[in-house]
Amino acid sequence: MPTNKLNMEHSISNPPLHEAYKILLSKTNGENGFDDQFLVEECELPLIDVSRLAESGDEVRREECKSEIFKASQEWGFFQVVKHGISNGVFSGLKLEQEKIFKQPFEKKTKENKFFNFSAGSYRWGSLNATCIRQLSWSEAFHIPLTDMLGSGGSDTFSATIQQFATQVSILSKTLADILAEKMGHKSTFFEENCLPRSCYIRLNRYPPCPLASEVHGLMPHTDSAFLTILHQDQVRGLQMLKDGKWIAVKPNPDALIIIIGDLFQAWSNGVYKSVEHRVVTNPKLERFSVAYFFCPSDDTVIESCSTEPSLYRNFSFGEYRQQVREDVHNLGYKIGLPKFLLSTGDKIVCMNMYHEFNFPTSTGT
Ligand SMILES: C=C1C[C@]23C[C@@]1(O)CC[C@H]2[C@@]12CC[C@H](O)[C@@](C)(C(=O)O1)[C@H]2[C@@H]3C(=O)O
Ligand SMILES: O=C(O)CCC(=O)C(=O)O
Ligand SMILES: [Fe+2]
Repeated sequence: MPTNKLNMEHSISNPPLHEAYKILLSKTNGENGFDDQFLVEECELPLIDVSRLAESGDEVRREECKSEIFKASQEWGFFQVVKHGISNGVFSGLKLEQEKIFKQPFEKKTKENKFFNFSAGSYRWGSLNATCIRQLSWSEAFHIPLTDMLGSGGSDTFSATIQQFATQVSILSKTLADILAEKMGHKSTFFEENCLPRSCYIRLNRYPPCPLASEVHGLMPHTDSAFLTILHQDQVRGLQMLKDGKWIAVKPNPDALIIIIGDLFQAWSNGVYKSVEHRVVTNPKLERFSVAYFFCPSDDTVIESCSTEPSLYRNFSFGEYRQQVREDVHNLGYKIGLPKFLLSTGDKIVCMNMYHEFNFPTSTGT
């Protein structure tokens, strides 16, 4: 394809990140770079062979696998699973559809949601309420509520591919969630009743090459709101997680899916499972894709601690939680998340994430 045709396709499909961030970027003097961004240690996350869970004749191996999942969720909040039963064909089909949908003209992605059969607002780009460079995200995403896709009768290849992926990945999510509940002493039907495939979300992410890669995040540091996330990333590096106060680069493994414990599991387990901050750094030359499946309950599901210890967080519905995140992102430019729902012990609470410090009142009530 001639270069000018390629450039033209790019310019009509890419979101106008340069233009949107012009003012903030003009304030940089080159000293805001994440000095550590490319130097962070690369690390192998715990790697768990989940095919052992299907070995019904070998209780010892099943229990061994469950214990590894429990330990990784407590100590890391981030791990990889292999032999998960989802075939490579599903991921390659998804990648093709993902590339196709992002190549649509920008105007079409923002306006014609009907064409894609998604709710309005599914297409997101950048972080438009950012107030400083560190809050910028050099990326675009389709954040798709699965109510829009499942059982909608969509027979196009995009809908069929998403449905196939969602069906397979929802089985894995529920299996993992049930194990984590069982390890907390709860053999309940909570996930079966509240986290139906229709209440989950899929997020298709695209990170265009970024000319200011050492200054700007691909996706700013955040925790995921769901119970857990199943993430499939391509082979382009970029994902990093925070462990013991240090950023660690997650090495891509083509055979593995990444499991990320989310805010709801941290609240439900009363802090036993860790919802860990992660971010994506940009690449000056390469485009990167990922797909995240968020295992979520319906909006009216109330999240309360399953522990007999005093609760760290007040009870809240998932709808209320999502609303709070939306408001914070809108008003502040970033998500606060669980610290907003902390119950006070009488002392002033100071919560920190990598870039912000929050002070909370001494009593929040239930
Ligand atoms: C700008 C943002 C959108 C986001 C919250 C954030 O501050 C950074 C991460 C985004 C993310 C990613 C995971 C989930 O999809 C999400 C709902 C979340 O909790 O953090 C989204 C937020 C969003 O799209 O509103
Ligand atoms: O692209 C990635 O590797 C991570 C994406 C992510 O964190 C998200 O979609 O919440
Ligand atoms: Fe995330």
